[in-house]
Amino acid sequence: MRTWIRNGLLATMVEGEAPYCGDILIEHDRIVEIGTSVHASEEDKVIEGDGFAVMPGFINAHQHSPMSLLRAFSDDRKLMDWLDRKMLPAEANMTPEDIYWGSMLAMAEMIRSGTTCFADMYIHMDQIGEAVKSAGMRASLTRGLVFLQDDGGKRMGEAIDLVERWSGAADGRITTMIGPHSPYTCPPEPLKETIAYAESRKLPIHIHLAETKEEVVKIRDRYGVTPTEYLVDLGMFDRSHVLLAHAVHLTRKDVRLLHGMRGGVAHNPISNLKLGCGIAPVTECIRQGITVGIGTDGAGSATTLDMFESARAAAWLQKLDYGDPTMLPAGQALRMGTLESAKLLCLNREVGTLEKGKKADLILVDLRKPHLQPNHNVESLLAYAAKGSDVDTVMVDGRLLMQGRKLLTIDEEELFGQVRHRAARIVQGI
Ligand SMILES: N[C@@H](CCSC[C@H]1O[C@@H](n2cnc3c(=O)[nH]cnc32)[C@H](O)[C@@H]1O)C(=O)O
Ligand SMILES: [Zn+2]
Repeated sequence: MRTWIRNGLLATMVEGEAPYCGDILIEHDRIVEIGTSVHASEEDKVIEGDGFAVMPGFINAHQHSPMSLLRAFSDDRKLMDWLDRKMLPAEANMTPEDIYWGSMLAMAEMIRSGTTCFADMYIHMDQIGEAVKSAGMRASLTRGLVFLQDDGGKRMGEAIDLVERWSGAADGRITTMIGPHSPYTCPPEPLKETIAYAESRKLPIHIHLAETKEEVVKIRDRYGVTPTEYLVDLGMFDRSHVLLAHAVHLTRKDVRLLHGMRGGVAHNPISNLKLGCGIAPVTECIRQGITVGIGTDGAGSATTLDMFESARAAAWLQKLDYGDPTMLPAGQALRMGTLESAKLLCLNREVGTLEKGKKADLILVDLRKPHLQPNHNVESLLAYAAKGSDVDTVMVDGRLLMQGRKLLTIDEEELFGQVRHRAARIVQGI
């Protein structure tokens, strides 16, 4: 059976295409027709689009989904203090089942706020894979690798295991990357090994980079170079596609060094704002031809996974940084949260825009709200006024995950019960 989205205001995110009123026809998992005169029939299942903006689902380019269990547990602290004293001890208390429910909590929030796909870096990845399967989202999964203890081999084994067992799983909705955590948690030798493995399997790399000034000082003290130079010198960018999370503290030379890289930067404006990290040089990166997508980071730091807020914050920060309201306009902010993020996840041939032949990963945003009226410019409304709670319908791979704000794949009552007792146990004594 086909699904016919009728009379929606289509914000396709295709470069240069203005939003227009039209229809989308979906067969199985793909968009088979889109435009002003699709060949729909009476048997098609109709989704009424009148009054709704239809856009590709947001793609959250950097996440630690189970950290939703640590939401609001430790705020208003310095990053290293937060990580070492609060997050890592709490993570050590998490069982595989906790990871499953924490990830499910993140997915309930993501679906409710219009995100259809995310890049995740964490531990106990089998449980995250199972949660993704069950919730119906699309995800790129990475086992985060910290090489500060002497069990690096075991961790690397888990990372390889994830790649071998989960690449292409859940009807192709799951892809994988290799995830050395950061320059400051990965010494040269194990980092070289991860690069060599990524090259041999043609896998993308997902890594944190230059998130804080402290990181820059630490890496300079240890190796005499910037965090970016450290990765460049080890050959990380020679052959691999690399997803760089944060990239806040880059020198001009660093940005030039990244010119021509495969992959790009996942900008996490809310996490950077809240942790006081700084303003990432997004405009300079884009001028150097570097792809910049948007992520939230985990809810443990960002507190919220609403990509509308993150896209808006990305635009605001560039305007503020340059003292110029023409910087990072509305349409570009939305494209960064969809198509550009898709490029970072190596998924832009399949998702990121509404186009014939692409996967049907899309959302309907209800415009019949005071804060979304009148409609002079729908991209402006979506970027500057819409909230995750305005999302009415979410489809991934042609399957409805939410309709009329009712989640169709997640039982929230059960979820909240699981989350409550697990969250309390994890943080006990920390
Ligand atoms: N700690 C894991 C490996 C890393 S998974 C991803 C890690 O990123 C950490 N993380 C979350 N947010 C941030 C951030 O903003 N910067 C750096 N690390 C973060 C998070 O606490 C988690 O430990 C192990 O023992 O094997
Ligand atoms: Zn992170």
